Amino acid sequence: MQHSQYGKQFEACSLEFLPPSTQEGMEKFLASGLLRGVGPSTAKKLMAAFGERVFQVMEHSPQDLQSIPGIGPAKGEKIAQSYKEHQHVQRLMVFLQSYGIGLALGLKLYRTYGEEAIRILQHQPYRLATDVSGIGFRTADKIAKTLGIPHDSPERIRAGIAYLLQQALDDGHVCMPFDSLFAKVRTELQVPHLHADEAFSLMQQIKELAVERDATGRLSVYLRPYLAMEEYVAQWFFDKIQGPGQGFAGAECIQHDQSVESLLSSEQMQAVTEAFSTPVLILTGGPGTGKTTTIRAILQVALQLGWQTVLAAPTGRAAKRLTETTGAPAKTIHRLLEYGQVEGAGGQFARHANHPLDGDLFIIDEVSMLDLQMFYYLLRALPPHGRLLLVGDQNQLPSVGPGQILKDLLDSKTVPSVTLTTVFRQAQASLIVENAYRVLHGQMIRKGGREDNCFFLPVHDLDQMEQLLLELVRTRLPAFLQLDDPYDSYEHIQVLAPMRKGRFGVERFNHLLQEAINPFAHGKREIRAQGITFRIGDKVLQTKNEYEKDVFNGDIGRIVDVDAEDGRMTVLFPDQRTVEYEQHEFDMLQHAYAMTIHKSQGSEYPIVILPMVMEHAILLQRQMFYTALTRARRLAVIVGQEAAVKRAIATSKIAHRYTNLAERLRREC
Ligand SMILES: Nc1ncnc2c1ncn2[C@@H]1O[C@H](COP(=O)(O)OP(=O)(O)OP(=O)(O)O)[C@@H](O)[C@H]1O
Repeated sequence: MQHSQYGKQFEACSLEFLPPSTQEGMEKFLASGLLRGVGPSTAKKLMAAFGERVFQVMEHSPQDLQSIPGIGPAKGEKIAQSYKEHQHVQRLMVFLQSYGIGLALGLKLYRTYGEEAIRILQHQPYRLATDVSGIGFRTADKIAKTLGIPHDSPERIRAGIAYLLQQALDDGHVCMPFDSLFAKVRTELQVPHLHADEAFSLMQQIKELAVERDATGRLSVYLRPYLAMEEYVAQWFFDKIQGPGQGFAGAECIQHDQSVESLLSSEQMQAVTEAFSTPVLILTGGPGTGKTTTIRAILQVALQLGWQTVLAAPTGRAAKRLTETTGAPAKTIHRLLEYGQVEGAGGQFARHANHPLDGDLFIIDEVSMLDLQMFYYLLRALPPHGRLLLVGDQNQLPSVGPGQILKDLLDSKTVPSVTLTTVFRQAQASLIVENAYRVLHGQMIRKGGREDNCFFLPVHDLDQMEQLLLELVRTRLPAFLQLDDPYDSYEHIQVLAPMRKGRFGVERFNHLLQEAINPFAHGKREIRAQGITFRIGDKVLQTKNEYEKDVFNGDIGRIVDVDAEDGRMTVLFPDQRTVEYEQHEFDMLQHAYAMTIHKSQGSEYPIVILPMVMEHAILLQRQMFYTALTRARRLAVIVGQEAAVKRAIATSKIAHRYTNLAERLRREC
């Protein structure tokens, strides 16, 4: 077209990436790390051997790559495969660029749909929202809009409802009341004219959803598996509680065991007795109330009775701690249920109703962290005669996943429980424990002094605060621990922050602390991915359950090897296992010098540093503060604005979670 002012203009009707055509450009491309198995030195060798033909060789005669020393059949195949993938992904990226989808998500799309990706995007854009983690309904919606799918099409609203429910699950809800969900459909999906009965009928058409009406006529909407799990859990308790009594097994044994009896308070004795007389028992109590001591006594009695006991906890760190404190082996629930050990069906639990666990008494610790799904899998795997003892602190933050199992079981008042209330002398002398209870009761913490295991360092100036925090990690606390090298302190010191973002958030701290503790050095290999530099020696956190690698959300390790050329790193975990990660798996790792309080649940650290600033206002909350404080074993250091500490203590509201478990238990038991 001819523009009046600027002359001839073009309109682009298609866009294609062309591979670089000069030798220099080709080598640069090859050396960039985009292709797996090729780094700068292999790039040089490839160019020297094939010159401008290098791309043709990769595409049409990959076997020729093997003529280069160091490239065997496997590596040659990997390079050729990676080149092919790269070409597909590039075509896909051209298509995706107008939707604001970057390379990482583009790669995920490619991994999910392969060469079908563009076709699916064009014809069933809403599939993306459910199939590809990281691409939500919003992005799928943007694509659908440009394809001309109407705003109020049933297809769109159905995908939107599933998305809203998924969001609710991510926020910890098991279901949504129909009215709240309907309101969200109208506002968040922007279909204000939709009627309730239309929405209701759309929900019933979605096979993934279940709509349930309770006795009072209230409607709840579930993603179907969650309703089934909630029903299963309620039925399990009904069968246990209403089922034939299993008798009182160990009365004489307990009463005649002086070593047990003389050690325990009457509350603890009651817990021990009930653990052997009821098929299921909840044992709760705050820090220092003797939960672990009670578990030890129960184990001792069980041993005398010849009962087989099985101990487990929701996370690896919690299981490790349970082993340390009781002296009895404990596993994660995943390991206990033998995740992924089913022939030909990776990702399944090998233990379930048809192949239950062996054992007489199952003791599960840190139950506050159990979500509905995990609890369901656990109950399903217990043998019919198995007794269950659930131990936890109801004031800890609830599980990351949906549900609030411990709270619901207690609220239902249908499950036998013992609450330990006495804080024992040794624990009373601890300011960590005292301050934890102060927080719980809404009282200001005591600042603490030299002799105490908890102190609060108030600061007014945030620049000064940053310096102080770095100084604590770099010099003051390593000196306290009598460590020569602050690098070693990383195992002992854990910074916990309420939020990821912001000046005093986890991400920035991780950056600062990496520079302070494990800075760049010549010869120390590193690799950059998703804006993070991973360096040999870094402390890293696994952020999701990865059964195939046998590593789980919350596991902490240390990077022991980095291969930038091949896009790999190796992490050593505390049980001396090394795990390899490829470039596309790096997103499941983060630095762990600092982590969120949520992620720290169920773990303990010798020293905890807790930055508290008003910037975190929305998360300054009693339960959060309490959870963070009780993670410290030897020392808790709170650094920050007094107003922020006061605000956290004053804010007791606990986010409500939609679940019908308590109600269901009341109805059924
Ligand atoms: N009956 C008791 N008499 C005297 N001391 C006790 C008694 N029970 C527990 N203790 C002591 O109280 C302290 C805390 O006990 P324990 O570790 O069992 O509590 P806990 O509830 O598991 O604590 P936390 O949740 O903080 O780990 C320990 O030093 C323990 O020896």
